[in-house]
Amino acid sequence: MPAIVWPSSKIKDATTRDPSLQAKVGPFLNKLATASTSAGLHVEPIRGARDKRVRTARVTNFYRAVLFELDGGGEPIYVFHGIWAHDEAIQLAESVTVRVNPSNGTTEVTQIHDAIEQGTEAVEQARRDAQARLDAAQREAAEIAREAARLQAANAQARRDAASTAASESPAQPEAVQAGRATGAGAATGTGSATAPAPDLVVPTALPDAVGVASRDASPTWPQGLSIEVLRDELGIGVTLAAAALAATRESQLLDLAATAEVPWQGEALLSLATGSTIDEVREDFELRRPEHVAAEPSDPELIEGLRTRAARSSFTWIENDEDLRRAIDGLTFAQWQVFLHPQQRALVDSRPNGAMRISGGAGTGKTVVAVHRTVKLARRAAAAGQEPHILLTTYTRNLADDLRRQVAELDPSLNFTEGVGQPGLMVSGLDKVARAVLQQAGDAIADTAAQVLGTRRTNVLTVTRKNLWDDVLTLTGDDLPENLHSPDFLESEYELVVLPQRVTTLQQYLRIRRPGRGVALDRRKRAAVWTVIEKYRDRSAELGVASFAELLALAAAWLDTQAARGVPRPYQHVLVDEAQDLAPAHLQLLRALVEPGPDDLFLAEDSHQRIYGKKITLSHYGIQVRGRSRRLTRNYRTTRQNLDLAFRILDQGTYEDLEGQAEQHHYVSPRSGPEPLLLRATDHVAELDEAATLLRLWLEEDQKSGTEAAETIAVLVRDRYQRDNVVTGLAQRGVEVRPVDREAVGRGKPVVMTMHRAKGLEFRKVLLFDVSTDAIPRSVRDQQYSQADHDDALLRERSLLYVAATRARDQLAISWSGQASPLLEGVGGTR
Ligand SMILES: Nc1ncnc2c1ncn2[C@@H]1O[C@H](COP(=O)(O)OP(=O)(O)OP(=O)(O)O)[C@@H](O)[C@H]1O
Repeated sequence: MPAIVWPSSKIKDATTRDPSLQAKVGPFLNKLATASTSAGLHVEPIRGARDKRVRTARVTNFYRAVLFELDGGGEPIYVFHGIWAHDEAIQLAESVTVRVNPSNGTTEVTQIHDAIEQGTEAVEQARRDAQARLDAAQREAAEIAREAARLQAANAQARRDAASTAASESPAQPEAVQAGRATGAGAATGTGSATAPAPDLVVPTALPDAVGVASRDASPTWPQGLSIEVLRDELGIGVTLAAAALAATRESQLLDLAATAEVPWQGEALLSLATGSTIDEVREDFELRRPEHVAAEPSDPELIEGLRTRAARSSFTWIENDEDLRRAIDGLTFAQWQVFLHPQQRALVDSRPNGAMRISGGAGTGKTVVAVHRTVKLARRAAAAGQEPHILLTTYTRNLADDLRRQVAELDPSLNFTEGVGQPGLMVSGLDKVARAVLQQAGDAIADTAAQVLGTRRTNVLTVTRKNLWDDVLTLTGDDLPENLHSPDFLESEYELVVLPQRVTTLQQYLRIRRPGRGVALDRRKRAAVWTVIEKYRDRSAELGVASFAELLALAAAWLDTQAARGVPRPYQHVLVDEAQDLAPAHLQLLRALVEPGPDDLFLAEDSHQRIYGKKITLSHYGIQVRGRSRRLTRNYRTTRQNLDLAFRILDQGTYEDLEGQAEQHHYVSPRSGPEPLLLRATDHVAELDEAATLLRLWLEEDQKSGTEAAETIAVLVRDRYQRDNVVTGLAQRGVEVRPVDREAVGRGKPVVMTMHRAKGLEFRKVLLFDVSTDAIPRSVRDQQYSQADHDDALLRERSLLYVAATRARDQLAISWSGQASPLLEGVGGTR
């Protein structure tokens, strides 16, 4: 079939103005791919056009598509540009060109005028016009948002009409809900999506005590020495766009500019520079060549090659077979992320590191998307080489693992999933389950390993220790411990961070070992006292025939290491991990032991701002070396810039380190704009529930009016299960039906209530953080006896938890509390 190169942003063509046209795009695409020479399509050149490759083709009697025809060596390749009314299409076809950007070898569709005018005079003119260009971008972004809202409303009306027709013709059917992520979130936001404020910016009058949080709008920060000429010559960014970007005094101006850039990758490249990437990094991520390597008069094969660079592939997707075609047609309505990866993301999917690799990035920057795509890529690469892949994709919790499996299956339904450790295929599973499976395979042979790791030959290691065993042994043997160490949390941390990973089994060893990053110095006497409790803990575990999760992991890792020393291959060629910041040392040791060292062995995605379970750890302490193989994602795809700003204010007060022990920054951006976050202060718990009920009712009504009825995309998040049940009952008493969510999947048809921990990795359109009061969060910090270092770390985890919760909202975020607001909201303002 002829290949079709499909653009990521067709937002400005006639399909946005005439919703009925959307339905015609699929059939048109189908015809073009299967029967482009058929007379019905009328693929015709334009007489007198400056670009001889331009064509128009019939979509309906009234509309024509503008496209380019390249010679793909026998079959044509069509570069689709958009659909316009007949006369407009002809006019446009005369003024656009598909060309190889002479500065970087990437193929782009642009105005002929812009392609030519890049010299000194044009730079001067661009400088003079910069402010006007910024204003135009702001207007355009606002218009795009309005058009998107109009389109959404028209679609909703069409759905309602169709439903009422169907209802009058047949017995009632439940209305289908479009599924996005686990939450059934709304349509995915493609690159270059609409960005301007949504129409519902005002604080609802039904909530008289609510206040909006105005977001900060700092000026963009650029790499040193950046100029229009540097952007043009080094990266091939058009001078008009470059001049306007450098003239932007506020980040929001730059975001509007990027989102409305005529050549989408150029806007994204500017955002990368404004969030800390260097020129060289942008060149590498976007796969831009040096001008001396670009042909002066590019031929069709060179144009085609330029359409395969990462920059071009963030602006276009290739439709080359029936499966691509089916996906592209579906992708016209949702799940566009599956095809339009950001160049930074694609670079990470494609990269072939010679060892372990780490990616970091704030909430919603697409780390999971990259992990999922990379998994599929590795599996396909093995298949192409005629090998059975041995791949593990894993994460901290079972819920998240289930979500990962669903995403991989969506991306490539043909993959061979397996449930058995080390079997050919792809295993997607939580690490605890993997450890258990390894130990089951080991059987009684685990006894020697148990002696090495736990100091006793044991085989009864598969039953998990109950929670308060540390409390029990402390009561029995903890009398010699000083007060600041007399805490289950301290002992558990010491055991899991120091003793288990270093496989310490005697007091002599414990007296000698280093305890990096523990924050409390222990002299010999204190170490001996600590060791007494640890020994007691181990004895008691052996008597009871139990092992903790950390012990299960440590045993599985040690077993695999022993096997490898005997020449048994390790179970996997590739292991990929999402949410790696939550892992404990024993997890890391197991990861290292599961995979054969070599190229592409370990891939870790993490965000240290979202560490809500584990302790602060450094990869290199546990045998994982990533130096020189770490990258950061800086473009947020989930939430609005207003929500992001509020989430940053929660983080601002803490200091974070990444898994390499380096200071972590939270500089990343969202080009999407939306309503201001709402703060709802209530006098007491009853009043807070009243406000929550009013807010949920408002949100449900709003959704009903706009046709985005998917009540499960509204969430109330709380600090603990007790509060969750309390909110469910309280809202039901006020006539608002909601669904509590624990371990099970989210379910449909009602707003959901869950703990902030459970919401990790999920996303919702509208989120209320309920009871963010001083009594509720930070919580565990008060319940425990901590050393200072552990206390500070626990507080940081509570801050991270609130950040995780706030970054679950795609569109609208609200925060409520009664009494005094949580001190973690201090940076937000408006809470007193
Ligand atoms: N290139 C892209 N184009 C459009 N949408 C994208 C893109 N990459 C990611 N997304 C969307 O952004 C949202 C967040 O992505 P993802 O869950 O991968 O981020 P994350 O960094 O793992 O977030 P978190 O750390 O909060 O779990 C998802 O809805 C995803 O589909």
